[in-house]
Amino acid sequence: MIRIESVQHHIGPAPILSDISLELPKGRLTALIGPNGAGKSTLLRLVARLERLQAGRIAVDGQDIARTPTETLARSLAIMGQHNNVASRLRVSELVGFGRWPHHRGRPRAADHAAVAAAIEAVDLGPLAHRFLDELSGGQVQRAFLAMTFAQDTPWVLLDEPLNNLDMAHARALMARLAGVVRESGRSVVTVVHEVNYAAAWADHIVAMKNGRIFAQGPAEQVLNEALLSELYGTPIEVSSHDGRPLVLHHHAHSEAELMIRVAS
Ligand SMILES: Nc1ncnc2c1ncn2[C@@H]1O[C@H](COP(=O)(O)OP(=O)(O)OP(=O)(O)O)[C@@H](O)[C@H]1O
Repeated sequence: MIRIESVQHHIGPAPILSDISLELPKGRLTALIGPNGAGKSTLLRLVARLERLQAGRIAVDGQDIARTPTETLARSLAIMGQHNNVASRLRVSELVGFGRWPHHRGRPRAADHAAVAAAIEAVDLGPLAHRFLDELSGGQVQRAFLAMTFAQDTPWVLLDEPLNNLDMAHARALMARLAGVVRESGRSVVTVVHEVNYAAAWADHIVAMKNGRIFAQGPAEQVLNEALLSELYGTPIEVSSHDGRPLVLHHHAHSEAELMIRVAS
């Protein structure tokens, strides 16, 4: 389990996260949802120690991250953030190879090469493994970063908007793969998802954030209801069901003026 206790975060005087206490369940696919600016990325970055913890405590499987050596943390947790600056003169296979670093520390063995090849194959980039990143499309770059994260082969995988740029087939394949990894290997995945139906179809557990606070948490069928989602996003949302899972509908025609009033309120 990842245990987050009384975490607060400020940037200058601005409160970004206020008094977050939360348990992320082990062996589950957790979707982190909520409107833009809610603090989802900041929370993931604090857990992965990419941001300095200002107040509170975070423990990953009982290890306080403030006292865990980097190489130990890198073997228990991998994060894929939002990569705005891509080192473009890097080949796909080299990028994915970085994921193995915590395992071999500069001396890759056959098992590391095999793990890299398998991770590249799993995101459907086999034929592009030798391409430079700046010779790929946005979705292909995203898949290369996903492969690097998977190659790290950690019990915890944190993903910040992994569906960015992915077409419908690759998005669906990724969610199915995440659910499969959780089910078959007992690994734990925490992923930020904007398109709520991907969470509705595949996530076991939902954490909803708004204004730097936890707004709701629980099983998908409990959290993804009309009243809660409409309030979370400040826009009218209907929830139906499909295959026994919630199906979120927001395509009903409303005027632009009406929608903007609700977002602002
Ligand atoms: N460097 C920064 N300086 C000032 N404010 C920042 C900075 N980085 C983030 N913020 C603010 O922190 C808040 C939380 O941002 P964060 O990226 O964690 O939200 P998010 O829920 O991941 O949003 P999104 O869905 O848009 O990615 C936002 O209001 C954002 O404007």
